[in-house]
Amino acid sequence: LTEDGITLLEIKRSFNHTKGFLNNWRASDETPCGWKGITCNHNDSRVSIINLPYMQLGGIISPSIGKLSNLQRLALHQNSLHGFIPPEIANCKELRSMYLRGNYLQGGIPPEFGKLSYLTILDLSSNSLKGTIPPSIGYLRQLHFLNLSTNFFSGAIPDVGVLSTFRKNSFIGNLDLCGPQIMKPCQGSLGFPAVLPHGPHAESEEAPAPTKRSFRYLKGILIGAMSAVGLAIVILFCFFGIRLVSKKERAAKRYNEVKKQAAMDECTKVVTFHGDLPYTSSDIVEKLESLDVGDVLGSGGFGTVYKMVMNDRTTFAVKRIDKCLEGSDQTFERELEILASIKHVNLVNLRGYCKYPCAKLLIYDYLALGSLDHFLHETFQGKQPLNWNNRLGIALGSARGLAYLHHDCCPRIVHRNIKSSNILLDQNLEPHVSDFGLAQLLADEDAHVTTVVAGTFGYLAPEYLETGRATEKSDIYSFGVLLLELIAGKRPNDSAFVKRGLNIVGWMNTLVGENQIEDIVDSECTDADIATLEAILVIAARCTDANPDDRPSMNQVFQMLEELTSPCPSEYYESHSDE
Ligand SMILES: Nc1ncnc2c1ncn2[C@@H]1O[C@H](COP(=O)(O)OP(=O)(O)OP(=O)(O)O)[C@@H](O)[C@H]1O
Repeated sequence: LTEDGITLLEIKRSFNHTKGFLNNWRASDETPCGWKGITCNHNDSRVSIINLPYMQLGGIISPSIGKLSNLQRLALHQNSLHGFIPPEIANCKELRSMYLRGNYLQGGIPPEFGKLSYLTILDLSSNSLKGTIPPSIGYLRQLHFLNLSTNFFSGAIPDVGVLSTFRKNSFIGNLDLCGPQIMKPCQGSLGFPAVLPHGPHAESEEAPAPTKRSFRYLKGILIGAMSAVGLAIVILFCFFGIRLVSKKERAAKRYNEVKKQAAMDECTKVVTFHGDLPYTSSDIVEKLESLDVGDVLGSGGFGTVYKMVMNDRTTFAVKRIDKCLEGSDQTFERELEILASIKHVNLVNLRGYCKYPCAKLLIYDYLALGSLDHFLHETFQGKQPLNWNNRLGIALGSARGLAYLHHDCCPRIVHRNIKSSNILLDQNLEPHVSDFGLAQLLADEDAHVTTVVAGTFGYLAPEYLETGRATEKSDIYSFGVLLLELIAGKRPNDSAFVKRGLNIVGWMNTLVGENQIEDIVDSECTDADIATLEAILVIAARCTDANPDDRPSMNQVFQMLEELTSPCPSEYYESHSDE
């Protein structure tokens, strides 16, 4: 077997499951050129393409990939890969396109990527990537497609080279990014815009020709000099201004400070998890203190949710739990911290927490389109009906988030309260599961148990209702109900079934039995196709099986939905050979 073949076998070993898709990758072959997803150069049989999207591959991308020095295309999108992107990929100097979208990759973008001077396409969207975007990406002169959307990138998008040319769509869904590309100014510590041109030095060996940049550079120096003069004037002004401030104004200032301090005292503690809230405690407290009825987004079993807009226009959702919880605050905070460490594109991100004597405020990412319950069942201005593909996308994303809670978190998390008001939608209709872990955390709150049962009645598995014990299988049942709600556009307690003494599951079974499955689909959803509908109904029926042991696992549900919603890998490649 050739060296490239041996390297591919190393890569295969790091995929901890391949679901048998790579069975024809065998050490006994002479070359890897006939292997699934592999293409070689004609002349030297070196591997030039790895094309394995939608293969349900798990595990990590092996650093050995860097040994494939002739690799031109790497397509591993829509798999279940974890771990860091190995910087060794940058040794594949011939690489033209890299698709790693839709995995669970963590860590940041290796700055070494600046060496991939032929790279034209870089798609890292929908992962769990963090950190800042390295300026070296700007020096990839050939790059004409960049998608970093729906990750957790933060900081200023470097305004250098080609990075200055990409716009909002390349970066959408990263709450903490700023920069002219997305028209969100970055604030420096003095409140001045902090996105200054970055120097090219040491960032990349392959920096582009200097002409345009030197001009940009000069401009940078000029702006810098002008800012410095401006700063000096402001400082002078402040100095004299402060001296001239009248006694009365100083008294007013003192009064404001005392008020702020009082607010701080009342909110005994502000905790920001993982540096996820780049504001001072007093800024946060000030905003929390100013929330009132006009800011209410909704309320549920745990309390009221408010919309909180910071001075830089970044928006958060604040959940106010009005309970003096028994038990130690330390345990509560430790458990909250664990919840806050769970980061996934389809889960709502918990960023911070503020403790009052008889209330706890949890600060979450704000999801602009609100809950699926609201979107499906309420009428509001500018409402667009959800089409079939939107509904399938929401089902798939929600299943992905839940599968992460059930299978990838340690310890595993049973949601306990899956329902459409706990599926929140962002601007792209991407679903984010909310409230996970909270039911567990507040379990001994009698009031909450009652409200969960009241508000969630139609979603609860029969054995959960009977025993009060939630398990992964009772979550699966609730997910099955959610699937039915999505396709039928009817709440589980819709009067249409309740009048007939049925719940949504019984109603579905009746219509399936009478061969009237078209009647299940929401009349607003005119583009549903029968084949997918039949398959979804099978999944929903399996999830809502009366016997918990016969229900599939959340990973299986996700995979079934993924097979339904993604084109078959080989067809996909033929019709989208270069996206
Ligand atoms: N992060 C968020 N972004 C935007 N809106 C939110 C967010 N969190 C909650 N909301 C809104 O607030 C409403 C109330 O949420 P909450 O989670 O308190 O109640 P619920 O989901 O209806 O019930 P339960 O407490 O039983 O889960 C939601 O339906 C949603 O419209």
